[in-house]
Amino acid sequence: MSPERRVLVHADKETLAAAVAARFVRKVRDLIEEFDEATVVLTGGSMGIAALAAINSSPDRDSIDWSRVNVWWGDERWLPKADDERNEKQAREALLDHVPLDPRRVHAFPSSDEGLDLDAAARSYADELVAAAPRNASLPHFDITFLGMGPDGHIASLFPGHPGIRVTEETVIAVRNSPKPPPERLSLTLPVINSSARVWAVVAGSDKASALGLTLADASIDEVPAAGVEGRRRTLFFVDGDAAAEVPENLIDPGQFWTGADE
Ligand SMILES: O=C1O[C@H](COP(=O)(O)O)[C@@H](O)[C@H](O)[C@H]1O
Repeated sequence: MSPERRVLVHADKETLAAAVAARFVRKVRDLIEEFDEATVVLTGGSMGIAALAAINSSPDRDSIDWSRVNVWWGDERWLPKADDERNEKQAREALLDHVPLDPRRVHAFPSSDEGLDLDAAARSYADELVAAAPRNASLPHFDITFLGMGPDGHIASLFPGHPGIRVTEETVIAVRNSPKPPPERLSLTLPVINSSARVWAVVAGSDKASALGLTLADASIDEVPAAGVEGRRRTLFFVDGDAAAEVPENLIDPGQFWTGADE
């Protein structure tokens, strides 16, 4: 495992979500203080949304200047805008609707009722990424990218055995035949995820233990897409005790409250 990857184990889902929230608030505050803005990429899924809900209920939530936060998504389910299963809708309900974001800084994926087909929607989000990139760059600078991980090791909408995990020439792909409903999705590709300064994977539950063990043993990304995740500065796996069951002892960070020079 790369030395830049760390596994931080928390007792249960609630303490895990609260720990992620506390670290997020601190880091985003610091980023805004230093750079006048912070850019985060959100995930859907059980713990991704639980982490957002924990940020929303954090006593320090309002210490962030939310008007300086840029929001993107790592993947989206191809559904109408108001569908309860859309990652965007869940994120809005858990956090985004409760904080004073600048709507111009919130970059949701297109939805299936906006008149685009799936491929055009992928191209549209790719164009949006380019438009937001600083001069001489092809992507925005992402400070923190959240990921969940499915029991099969999928991250964003990059699934085991699907060609999407190997795509390097595109920034956004249309996903068809997803093994997890809905079958059609949109996803950032692995190089885009890994362009993030920090990747924070939030993983809980015994059904994730095997995939997490394989991820940290550097399994093939075709079998376990999460094994390919590597933020430019740091990759943190925030996990609960159940998900950590197959993580070798020596990979577990002894200081779960670790604060590195750059978290
Ligand atoms: O469908 C999705 O699944 C993954 C993992 O979800 P989980 O419920 O097993 O934690 C999630 O990261 C992704 O954003 C989402 O679209």
